[in-house]
Amino acid sequence: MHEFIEYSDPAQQAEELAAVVARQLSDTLARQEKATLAVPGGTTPARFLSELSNTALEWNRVSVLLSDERFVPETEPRSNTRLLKEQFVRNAAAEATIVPLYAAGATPESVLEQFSAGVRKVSPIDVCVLGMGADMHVASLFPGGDNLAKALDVAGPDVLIPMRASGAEEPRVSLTASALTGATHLHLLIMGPEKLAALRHAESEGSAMQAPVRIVLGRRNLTVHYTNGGE
Ligand SMILES: O=C1O[C@H](COP(=O)(O)O)[C@@H](O)[C@H](O)[C@H]1O
Repeated sequence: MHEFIEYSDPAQQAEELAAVVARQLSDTLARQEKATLAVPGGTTPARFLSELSNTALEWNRVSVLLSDERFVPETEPRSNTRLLKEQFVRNAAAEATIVPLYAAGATPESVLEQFSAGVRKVSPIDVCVLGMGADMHVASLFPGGDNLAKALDVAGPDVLIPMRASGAEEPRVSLTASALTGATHLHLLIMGPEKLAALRHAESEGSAMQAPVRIVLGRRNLTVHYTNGGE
């Protein structure tokens, strides 16, 4: 069964998750030349990413990729790449290498092969932090997504997949279940009672087609990091 940790507030959640992730990356770098970190987009991880960016580590040996990207220009507030650049690839972490999941003017399909090759080069992921929507999506694996069945194949050959879904405002690319669940360390970062209720629901019933977060639930290498919110 996965571990569940509740924090008193978002500041404590961000600090403690950043410390764990940094320690896991540092342990990885003690064993191998390079390490790969995957992080979520959306609204929840900003504080954690900012905290992690201030942590001392040999970031020039770390590749960082998003769990998924929304196909909007980097100038848009919804761009996950923008979040990554603004909150993480700066301070101590300025030397981390971003694995791109977005190109201006492209479609998910037109860059899929090129970006998949980039993801494969840094696979398997050493530390993977995921967010979750209240609809129980992780990365851009949305209930009802057009490529969901293929994306959920944990033994499948694909690492990246285009995704369109009514719950997603724009076309996406997402790491697949096989890429995500191949990570050595998994973390799920959630905030607020609505997401806790969604997590409890996903834990208790349904399939991964209905609740894609189930691809990671129950795994012994998963830790859920929860705070109710507030300061
Ligand atoms: O669309 C997305 O949603 C999830 C959750 O985002 P949040 O804003 O509710 O924190 C996120 O994990 C994913 O990376 C993002 O693209």
